[in-house]
Amino acid sequence: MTKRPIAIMWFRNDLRLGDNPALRAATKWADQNDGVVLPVFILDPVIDSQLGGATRWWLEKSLEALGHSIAEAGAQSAATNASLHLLSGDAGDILENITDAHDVKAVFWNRLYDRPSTSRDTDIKAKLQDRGLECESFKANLLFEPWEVKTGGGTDFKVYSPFWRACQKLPAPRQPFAAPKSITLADIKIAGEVSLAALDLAPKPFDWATGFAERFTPGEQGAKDQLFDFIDERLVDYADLRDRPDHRVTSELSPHLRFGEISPYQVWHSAGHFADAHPGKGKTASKFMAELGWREFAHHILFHASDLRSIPLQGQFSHFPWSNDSTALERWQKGQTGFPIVDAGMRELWHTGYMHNRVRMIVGSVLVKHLLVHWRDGLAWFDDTLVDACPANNAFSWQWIGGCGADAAPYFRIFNPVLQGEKFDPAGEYVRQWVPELRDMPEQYIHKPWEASPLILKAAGVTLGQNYPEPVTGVKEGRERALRAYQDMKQSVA
Ligand SMILES: Cc1cc2nc3c(=O)[nH]c(=O)nc-3n(C[C@H](O)[C@H](O)[C@H](O)COP(=O)(O)OP(=O)(O)OC[C@H]3O[C@@H](n4cnc5c(N)ncnc54)[C@H](O)[C@@H]3O)c2cc1C
Repeated sequence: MTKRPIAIMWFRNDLRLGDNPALRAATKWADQNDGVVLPVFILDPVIDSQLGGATRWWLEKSLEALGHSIAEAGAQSAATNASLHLLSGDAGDILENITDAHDVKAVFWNRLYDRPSTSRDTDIKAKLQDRGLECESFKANLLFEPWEVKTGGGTDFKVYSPFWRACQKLPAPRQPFAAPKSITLADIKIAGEVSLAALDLAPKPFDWATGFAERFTPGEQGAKDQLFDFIDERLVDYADLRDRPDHRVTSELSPHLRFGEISPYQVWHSAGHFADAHPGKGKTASKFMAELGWREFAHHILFHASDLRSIPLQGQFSHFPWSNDSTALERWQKGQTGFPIVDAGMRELWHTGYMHNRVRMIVGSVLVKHLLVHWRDGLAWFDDTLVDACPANNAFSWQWIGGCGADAAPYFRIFNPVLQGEKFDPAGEYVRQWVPELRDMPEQYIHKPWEASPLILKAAGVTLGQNYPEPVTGVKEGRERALRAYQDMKQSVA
């Protein structure tokens, strides 16, 4: 058993060895104190409450990959229990129990920014420090901390563009740290530690996530491969084609960033190197970096508005006359709205755990505007089905779509799902991929099959109302209903 003093590395949404400041501090502490590192992951109620079906699937794979990487990095320690230690329960109790039972002298972690996590961490830090432990947290998951970015008047930003300009005036994000070459691991068994299977993260009652695995490889190596592939192959076209779901141009790094398998610093500097190496291509790199800026903005907003998931930032929307149309919600969830671009997006989501950003905007708009379903219902569905479902980005984006958030799309600006489809999927290739019933529809009608003549529908093998639904609402009718509801809300709060 280990007799050397122990530094705990508490992994949470930072499931990586590279550019991990807390892990770096733990290994440094161990080197300086002739000590060892104890890497732990605790599935506590806070983390558990932030997981949906798709993110549970991702987390299991990611923990498996991290366990392998840790075992590899610790191979020189020749410790029997040299891997990631998995636990489940109250994080504070578990960390205290470990410190009671073993010679723990220090605990390190990387900071999170949602209120349940910050409250938990503050509480735990105080308790561990009372016991005389060294306890330190690090900035790792955001480029700028929420308290670093302020308006000239010292207030928090509510609008993205000035927020991002202010970020860019701050000292540039630091260079990423290399992964430790080796880690001297503690050779102990922790009371209550469990196997990965016992965390019960795998899909149930059957493996419904095979399509996820075809698209993504969770884990640090998968994240790096995805990043390099994006930088080498796709970043060059990002600014021009990022809105096109029929072109696979965006990075698809969102689930990797969600679980911290790669850090925003690694992504930021890779894009910066690309810009340096490709004079004249700075615009596309800046556009991509600005999207990382939206991620920062969403996290900052959540830090300042802890009830972002449930309370509209613009208070008047508490009086919005949402409908309780469960049939419309179900048709939307199943990709059966009769709007091809919406159905394609919802089916892509169901099969792969991912949906293109432009399509997220279209499906979101149709739900909260044409169908008048509450944005919280959309948020809940995305929370369960997206592999990148994230407390900050998801809540922020749904409030944005709902017209009630920070720097939101005004509610009265209503996407027309037909025109959006024709603009961003002009040949209908994205629709054909995910809605095979419409595969043979001519381009002219692929986004509005209900306008095709019976002859054209027959030739394409489509019978509306039978093998593909009639639209759940008229495009114009839904738009007018939404505008009336908006006016009703304005009047009720006037
Ligand atoms: C209704 C709705 C719900 C969303 N829910 C989530 C969510 O739960 N998790 C999530 O990560 N993103 C969410 N987004 C934002 C965005 O759609 C995804 O981040 C993006 O599609 C991920 O694909 P990508 O990695 O290829 O993005 P890229 O275009 O390659 O962008 C790079 C990274 O920047 C960040 N980013 C990009 N766009 C946004 C944005 N609009 N807001 C915040 N961060 C952004 C992501 O971390 C992304 O990985 C949502 C958007 C909408 C409209």
